Amino acid sequence: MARSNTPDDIPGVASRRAALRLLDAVLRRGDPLDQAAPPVLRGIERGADRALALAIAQEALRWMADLDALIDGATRQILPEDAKARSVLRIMLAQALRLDMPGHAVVATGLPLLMGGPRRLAHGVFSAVTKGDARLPEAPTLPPAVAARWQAAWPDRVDGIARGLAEPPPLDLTLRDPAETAQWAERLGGMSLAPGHVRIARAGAIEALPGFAEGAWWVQDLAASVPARLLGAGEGRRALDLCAAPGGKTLQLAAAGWSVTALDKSARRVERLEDNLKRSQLEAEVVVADALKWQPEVKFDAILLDAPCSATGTCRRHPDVLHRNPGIDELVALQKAMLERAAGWLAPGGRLVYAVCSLEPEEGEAQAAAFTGLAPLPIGDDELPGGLKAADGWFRSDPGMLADAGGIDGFFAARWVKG
Ligand SMILES: C[S@@+](CC[C@H](N)C(=O)[O-])C[C@H]1O[C@@H](n2cnc3c(N)ncnc32)[C@H](O)[C@@H]1O
Repeated sequence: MARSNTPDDIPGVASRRAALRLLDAVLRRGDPLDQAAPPVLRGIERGADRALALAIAQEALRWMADLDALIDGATRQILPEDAKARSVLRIMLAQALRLDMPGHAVVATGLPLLMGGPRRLAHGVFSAVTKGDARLPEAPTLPPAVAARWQAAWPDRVDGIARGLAEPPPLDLTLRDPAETAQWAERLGGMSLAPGHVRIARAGAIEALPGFAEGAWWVQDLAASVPARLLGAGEGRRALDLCAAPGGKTLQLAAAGWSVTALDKSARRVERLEDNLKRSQLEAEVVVADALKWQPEVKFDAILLDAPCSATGTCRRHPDVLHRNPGIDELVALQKAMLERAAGWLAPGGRLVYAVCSLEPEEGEAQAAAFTGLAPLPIGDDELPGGLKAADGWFRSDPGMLADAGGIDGFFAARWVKG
């Protein structure tokens, strides 16, 4: 019996439908894109099609306010915020204006998503926008809630942060052996902003790059590599990596000679940590436990608390964070409780680094300022990569920094010592 054709039989429609479902998962259900992607992309056979679906969703989320303004400028009656036609137009325009896809291909793969719906309207809006001289601005317009928060927190930085958000970032790698920085930079065709760091242009399959299989490096934004750097060489002493999975900082600490206990509550994420340890041939004691209940049997010479946070500092790579309610108050309470517990687990002279990949001062500067349980150990400019400067003895980066070198994620770190 002949099978009737469905829109997904048209080449390219399945990846656009996946992009639409990803957008929906973020905007309606509030899911992180990373979490939504595996089930949505599972049915798509080719890696290139999966990557395309993800790239479309990311660009639609990165530029959503500006895409919406173009859509609204081309419709007589404003489409409701949650109309399917608006979402389809967002992904169509993201392809045309951000991913340089030819208009006919965008139309052929986009309109079938509106089977039985306002296809004529969508076609008309798409044509009006792309055939006119409509352009996206130099920097994405931030969603109103984010713009209000960052305008209040960083009045002098917010424009630079938005400009830093315009493009997906390059790929940063942390090397297992910092002594090999120059060799790996040359071999991978990259540049380095610090010992043990190599930055390369966005690559296709990471697994295919030289050095991946033998664990010579792991993917880690330059900013995310700073907290472990602030603890220095371990020389066999004990370090606790609290909230460790998937393990970028555990690997750094183990590679720097610390005897590491890596703890995380999520068994699923800990599996990834274990895979990463295996691949990089590094060792750590791995514990699956809740940091708010667990009690160590020994004290530690160093503790790195990379606390759960809004992750708004990673908005270049994860533009979905701009569209989710970060729930900052609950996160601040959790971080505070973890910080206070961790402080009690330090040996005399031991150091604690608190870090968050957040652009929200409540999770960073205000959290650190309110913590009085240990003596501050200010961070110096000479400890920071890329010529970044410490701020009041703390590390603060944002996506507007190091613009000429490809930018950096937003991060905060503070350090204390037990007397
Ligand atoms: C920012 S991520 C950690 C990233 C990690 N340090 C790295 O460099 O790869 C925060 C982690 O905190 C973990 N987490 C959240 N609540 C926790 C809790 N109560 N106890 C332990 N881990 C927790 C999450 O599972 C998540 O893996």
